[in-house]
Amino acid sequence: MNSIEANFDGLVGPSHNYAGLSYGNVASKSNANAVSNPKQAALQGLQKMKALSDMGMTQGVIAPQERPDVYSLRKLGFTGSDQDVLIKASKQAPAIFLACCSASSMWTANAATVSPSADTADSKVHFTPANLTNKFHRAIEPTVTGNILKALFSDDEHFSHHQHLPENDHFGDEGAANHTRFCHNYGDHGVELFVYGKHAFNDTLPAPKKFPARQTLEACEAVARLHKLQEGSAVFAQQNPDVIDQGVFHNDVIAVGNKNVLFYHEQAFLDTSKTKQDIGRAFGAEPFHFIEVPTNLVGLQDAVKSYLFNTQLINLPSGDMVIIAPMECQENKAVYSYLQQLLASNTPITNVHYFDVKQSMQNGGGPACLRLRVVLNDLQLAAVNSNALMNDTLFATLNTWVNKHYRDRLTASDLASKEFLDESRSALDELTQIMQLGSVYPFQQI
Ligand SMILES: NCCC[C@H](NC(=O)CCC(=O)O)C(=O)O
Repeated sequence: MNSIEANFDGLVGPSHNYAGLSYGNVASKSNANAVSNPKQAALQGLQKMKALSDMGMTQGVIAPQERPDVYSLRKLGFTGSDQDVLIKASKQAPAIFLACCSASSMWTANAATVSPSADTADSKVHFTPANLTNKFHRAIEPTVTGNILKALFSDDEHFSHHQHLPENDHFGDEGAANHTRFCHNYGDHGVELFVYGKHAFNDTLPAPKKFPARQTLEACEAVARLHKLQEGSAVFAQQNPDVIDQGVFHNDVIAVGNKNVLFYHEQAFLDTSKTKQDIGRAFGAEPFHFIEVPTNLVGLQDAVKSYLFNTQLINLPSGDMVIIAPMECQENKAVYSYLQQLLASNTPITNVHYFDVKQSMQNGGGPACLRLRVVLNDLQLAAVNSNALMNDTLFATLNTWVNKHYRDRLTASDLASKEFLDESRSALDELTQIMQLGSVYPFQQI
């Protein structure tokens, strides 16, 4: 049976804004309080999805979450009507209020960890929503993420959904941003690489000193157990703590893998040779390509600014392996010349396509952050909610929907208004009909 790797991108929500919420994420902090353009952000995301679909890729859409999140604010003691809650919170606790308004669920690489059925003991595709405990604005995502994933992958003959890990820093889990899979063909048994920032239960081991490690080894191991990964097929590697301290808040800011390729920066891992050995041993005899980018060609700051590694490494139906990169990689001299050199050298990567996802980039989210990879065989693909799969019609419908509901300018003060809340809810209500999701949002369940 044929298997493909689908990309499910997060549709940017109507509240997309720059609130500087992510300590350790340089772009988020440096764009704090900038005026955002949610309409442009959503349209940029849709363009990328459509382009991949036009390349013959299976492309899915994951709906955004309901924001402002009045329910979280109520849990924190703000009372009255929804309007009262928003006004009180924005005045009395503006930082908490903003955290409850983020459109951060757009970065679906952090929505969940997904293991294809070829890797799991029960031959089901396993999903564990990420608990995202390290940042409050993200820690309020996993329950609705789980609802949305169940609405897209509902058939329990094929799909197994787990509860997110315990909501505690010891089990900090950021999902697929710290997970990549290697295989020969997508339907073959693969090797899953889990990358962590620290050991939660042993504080004598190396850990970053300045910025937080958002993922723990113990969380990775728990996900591997839940997903019933077969013996020897999970590899665990520690991220270099020094690069976390320089703004590499997820492994997908410094490494990306696909099939038999790992494309990574020289400084990505704490112990590179062990990581390579472990992957090589688990992968077996077939050739594996470690494409290491040396610091003398691309410095760490250039890698973080351009998001060279937050690229999607995909196999087109023709079999060609190509990079989907943000425009920032074309604009950065060192990175662009490295990419030209890469294309001229003898690796499986044959081309680079550049996309404008600047609205997301300004919050530290590149092309790879915007997508969740899901390997599916023909039967599993047939069981996916087809209203979430990109095609000409869905593209046109979602463009019309964005143009109808989204603002092209949003500041923090707009977020507290009742008009904005009503606007967002009516947009999402219409979206659940377009995508036939049922009542996934709390405002639809009351
Ligand atoms: N995978 C990319 C995630 C980017 C995300 N940025 C943010 O949440 C910034 C939001 C703001 O600052 O408004 C994060 O750091 O988790």
